[in-house]
Amino acid sequence: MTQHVAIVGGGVIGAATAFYLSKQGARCTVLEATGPACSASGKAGGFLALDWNDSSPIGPLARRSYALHAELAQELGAESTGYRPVNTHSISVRQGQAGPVSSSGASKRLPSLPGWVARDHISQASVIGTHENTAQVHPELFTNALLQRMQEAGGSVQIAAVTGLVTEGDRVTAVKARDSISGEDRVLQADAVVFACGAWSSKLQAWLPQLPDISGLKVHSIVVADPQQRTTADALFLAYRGSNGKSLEPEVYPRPGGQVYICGVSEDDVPVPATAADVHVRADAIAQLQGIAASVSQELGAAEVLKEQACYLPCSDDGLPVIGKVPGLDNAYVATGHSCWGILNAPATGEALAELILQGAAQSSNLKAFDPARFARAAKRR
Ligand SMILES: Cc1cc2nc3c(=O)[nH]c(=O)nc-3n(C[C@H](O)[C@H](O)[C@H](O)COP(=O)(O)OP(=O)(O)OC[C@H]3O[C@@H](n4cnc5c(N)ncnc54)[C@H](O)[C@@H]3O)c2cc1C
Repeated sequence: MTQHVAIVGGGVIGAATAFYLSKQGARCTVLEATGPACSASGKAGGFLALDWNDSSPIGPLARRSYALHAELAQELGAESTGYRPVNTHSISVRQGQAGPVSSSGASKRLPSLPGWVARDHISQASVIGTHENTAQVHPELFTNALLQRMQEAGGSVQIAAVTGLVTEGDRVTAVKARDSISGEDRVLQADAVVFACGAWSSKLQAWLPQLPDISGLKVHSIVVADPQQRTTADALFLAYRGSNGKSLEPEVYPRPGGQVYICGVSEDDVPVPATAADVHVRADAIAQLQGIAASVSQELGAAEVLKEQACYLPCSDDGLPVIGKVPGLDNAYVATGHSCWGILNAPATGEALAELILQGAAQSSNLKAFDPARFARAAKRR
């Protein structure tokens, strides 16, 4: 019999889980409170690295995911996901207004840097990734492409906030949800439930107290236009010193089709609001990001700003993702806490979780280090 799985959260983790569940034969309903890819999954950079996590327990998950991204670009179309390999540079830059970079002399200094990057305020540059081990996707396109394929396979997306569960013993039989448009309450029967609520995961503790704590770090980003498409497939990791002496680590990602994404101004201790629709964008953070753009390239500093945005990075207490069975429930699962690598790690997370739900064990990745029960075990030991 076809299993019906309810997935709570339409970010990249929920979308990838729904995609692999439907590929493995389940029928999926994604319940998303605000809109697909409305938060971190639509506002992230989309940078992917094969081996940058090798010294961490997420190393194998990242390697599997990196390979799956290349496969998905074939399956869904590189244009639908924004996938392309990139060269990646680390540069030290101080705040300042860059001059024009049209003269050939610009590229004589720091020759590894692409021609569109002004050298005026850069003191050091090195190549830290190549087409062999770094790539990018467009996170919003990628998330939506996964959801679309899941819907083509018979699944659906409902714009509704999940507000509780119906259980019989240690089994979930249904989820309670409130339609975000009409405000109507409904109950949706399900054979299994997956919670993929990103930085909102802790809010579910009101009715699912065994979920571990997940905090949210607020980060701002902008997308600027590059209509002449002067930028190239090069990602920049900056060590940036502002004129006030403060250091930041912004990232600059040109995207196919004439857009450049810039992020890296975070705000500490800002509570996660009720929904993604309530996230407030600060004008001073946006101005700071434009200043960073201007230090890298005169054109980027003056470019039309297409998007001013902020979102929350979902972080667990030990810095590792939380993927697996919800403690105390037989058919409820959680996938969250992917921190700054959620776009990279979504495919392998979704693939392994789908196996765990439908076959009883994850085959493609070892999820042991990410077991949600580890927090309860650690608390007991204290
Ligand atoms: C500025 C920035 C840059 C980043 N850059 C990169 C990068 O380059 N590479 C990379 O790999 N990662 C990157 N990340 C990390 C990545 O964006 C996240 O790890 C990932 O998007 C998390 O996805 P998610 O699906 O868990 O959460 P989210 O995208 O937050 O999605 C959770 C969804 O759940 C919904 N929801 C919450 N509660 C409910 C409920 N009760 N009912 C229904 N729906 C609900 C929310 O509305 C939301 O849409 C970046 C993050 C930030 C902030």
